[in-house]
Amino acid sequence: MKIAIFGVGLIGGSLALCFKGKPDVTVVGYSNRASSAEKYVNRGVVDSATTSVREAAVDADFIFLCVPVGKLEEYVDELSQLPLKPGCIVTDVGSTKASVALCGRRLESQPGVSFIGGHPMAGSERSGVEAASTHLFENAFYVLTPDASTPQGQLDKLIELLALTKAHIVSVDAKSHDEIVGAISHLPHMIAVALVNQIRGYNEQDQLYASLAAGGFRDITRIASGDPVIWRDILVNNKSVLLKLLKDWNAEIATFADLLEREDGEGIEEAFRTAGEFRSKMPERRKGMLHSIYDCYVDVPDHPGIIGKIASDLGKERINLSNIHIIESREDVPGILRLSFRTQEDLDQAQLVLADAGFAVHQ
Ligand SMILES: NC(=O)c1ccc[n+]([C@@H]2O[C@H](COP(=O)([O-])OP(=O)(O)OC[C@H]3O[C@@H](n4cnc5c(N)ncnc54)[C@H](O)[C@@H]3O)[C@@H](O)[C@H]2O)c1
Ligand SMILES: O=C(O)C(=O)C[C@]1(C(=O)O)C=C[C@@H](O)C=C1
Repeated sequence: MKIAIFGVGLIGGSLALCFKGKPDVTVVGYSNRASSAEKYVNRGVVDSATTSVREAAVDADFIFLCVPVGKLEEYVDELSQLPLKPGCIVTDVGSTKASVALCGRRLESQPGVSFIGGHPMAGSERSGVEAASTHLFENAFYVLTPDASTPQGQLDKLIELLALTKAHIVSVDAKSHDEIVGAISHLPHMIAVALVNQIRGYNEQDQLYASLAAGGFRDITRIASGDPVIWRDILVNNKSVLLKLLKDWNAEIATFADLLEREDGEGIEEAFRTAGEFRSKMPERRKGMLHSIYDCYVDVPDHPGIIGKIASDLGKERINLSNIHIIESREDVPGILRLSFRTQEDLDQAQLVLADAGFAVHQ
């Protein structure tokens, strides 16, 4: 089976890593730049790479378009000029789905060829093949946007392949996808960028702004570091949905200003209460590259070697730790470590081992 990946960056590279090395699978990367194609191979992310669309595509069983949203149509058009392999499934990973669902239909004039839009709901603010990870999609949702004309057999084939990502596959219609993802992903990115730029302006007058910015600012603004070209394309593509969402956002913020203006303490409390309740009921962020659903928290005294001790206590019991994150570490103040595991069994065992070693462990 040949899988061609167009654009081997964060998402394309992570998919390639999920597929490469599986029995009878060959993964070919395509780049429009020879130096990038060479890099994909040197990093061992793909089996081979080419700068020829034709060479990558004509005998492929699956083609994943993992380029910026603004380039999708161009590649769909180029592929529609080629004789693709009958039965070939072309899919994409773009963060918007309505426009590509429309242009993808152009591919279906070829016998047996299907276009099925896709969007893994996992990622990060990092970009490029250097940021790719085999585990990026684990337990994340992976949205597919088949429509009435999509042959069930072709959809099943794609779902079977995507099982290698360990993501949960869901089907959603393209228009609803853009509305929902606009609200839970694109709007937050705009807000984060606007907030950082607001503070950047103040900081030009007084650099204490950046110095004092702590966890709260970092948590709400991590995504402001997303790739500018990737996000330019997403926002422009989903313009009509986003303009409506920004209107609602302005109304939401105006309500806050009004509460403050009237010193309506009860109203402010209520706003935090309802937000906190809703947030705590949201499904725990599925495990991706940065977060695990199998997490526990350990209070740690601030003295040298403590992280090493935790890692070696777990290592001795052959418990696989997938991530350690220091949540708080200040001089003379106990810190908190978040430990992530890949399985519930590892988490359960780790909690026992660490409790036996005298650590305060909680979930
Ligand atoms: N970043 C995320 O969190 C995330 C999550 C899900 C989906 N997506 C979507 O995935 C796609 C890729 O995003 P990414 O985050 O992997 O970005 P990225 O920058 O890491 O990867 C994009 C890749 O496409 C290549 N590329 C750019 N222009 C090209 C062109 N004209 N021809 C061929 N290759 C080209 C780049 O060299 C790079 O390898 C986008 O459509 C994005 O909307 C992103
Ligand atoms: O976690 C992040 O940094 C992301 O930006 C991932 C994220 C998101 O907003 O959740 C971003 C874009 C996608 O298309 C899907 C997921």
